[in-house]
Amino acid sequence: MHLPFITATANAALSMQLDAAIDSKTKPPGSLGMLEVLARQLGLIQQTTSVALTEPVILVFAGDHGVAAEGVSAYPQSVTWQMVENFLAQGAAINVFARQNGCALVVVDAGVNHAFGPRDSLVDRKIAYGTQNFANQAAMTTAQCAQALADGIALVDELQGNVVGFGEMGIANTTAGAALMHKLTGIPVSDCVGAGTGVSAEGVRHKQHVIEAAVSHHAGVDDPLAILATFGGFEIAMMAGAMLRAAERRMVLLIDGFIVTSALLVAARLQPAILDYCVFAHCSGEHGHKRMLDTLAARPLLQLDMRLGEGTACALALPLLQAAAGFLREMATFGSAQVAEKLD
Ligand SMILES: Cc1cc2ncn([C@H]3O[C@H](COP(=O)(O)O)[C@@H](O)[C@H]3O)c2cc1C
Ligand SMILES: O=C(O)c1cccnc1
Repeated sequence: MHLPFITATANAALSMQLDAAIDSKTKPPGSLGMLEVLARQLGLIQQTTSVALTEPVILVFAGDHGVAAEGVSAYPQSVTWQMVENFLAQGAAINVFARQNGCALVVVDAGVNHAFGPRDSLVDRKIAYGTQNFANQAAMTTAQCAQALADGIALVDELQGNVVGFGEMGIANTTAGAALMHKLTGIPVSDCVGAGTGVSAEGVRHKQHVIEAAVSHHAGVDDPLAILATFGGFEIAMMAGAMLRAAERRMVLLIDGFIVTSALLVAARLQPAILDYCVFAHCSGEHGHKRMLDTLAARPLLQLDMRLGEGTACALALPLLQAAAGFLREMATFGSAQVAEKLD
């Protein structure tokens, strides 16, 4: 299978030009903090000192998980398709936040265990009616996993803009995400699992045991794509494909919470330079997310104790990204505004 190839954004000459442009603005050097870091990153991604963000979109990938049968979520599997209907009816948190921030939303059925009637607004990329239960067998076949990656790539090929956020919906997908995290980072399962939709402390221990047993059952699965097929989900694999293609197209990638970051772990293992293109929207309240971000040396923009997914943090972080691009493009310089510079 042909996967995207991603080039690192490092460029010493442009880096110096960006620093000079940022420092020429009417503010003490460094005073816009993280926005300055973002502006520099945007410049390197777009290979210019005059960055412009166009047509931001959030892709929400939905899929069901066979491992839900192990009782690892606080909600029934039917909530996945019911929430997809809610997205289409504009009633979910992601709809509100995306609307509020002028961000388009695309909902993709990557493999929900439900037959949706024909809907103009739902993108049908259903691989199957949910994955297999990874407690007993691989979640996906190699062919299904490759198809999901390819569909994610194809979806991003159709986008017009240069900013793409990633969101997901799939009951039990914090269990898949925790398994991926453990396999790809080596961090103990107990530090990867969390409450997800709100399981009890005993429920979290049960999740841990389900994952530990599955990891022994699938001993020897160590290649990143095999790990994805064995423990991942259709929405996670499709997201990983979409992320790889978005970075190859030099788009800005907005990364949401625990599950989206677990898809990025896979993508980054395949193409480490993808990280140059990622803006981490937040640190989720899900237990393992902070450590997951640490393994990527990621600095999240927001910390609001949110733990929802759907791409909600991407929608909330978008205005910060726009502020970074906006100050670099629009702020006056000490010269143009005739403001006196720092004393020696
Ligand atoms: C009503 C509702 C809306 C959601 N929106 C996102 N999730 C989030 O919760 C799920 C993962 O948690 P777990 O692994 O515990 O099942 C995913 O669908 C995720 O997107 C939701 C969950 C629920 C119940
Ligand atoms: O961090 C997330 O994305 C998350 C956490 C819990 C449940 N759903 C999503």
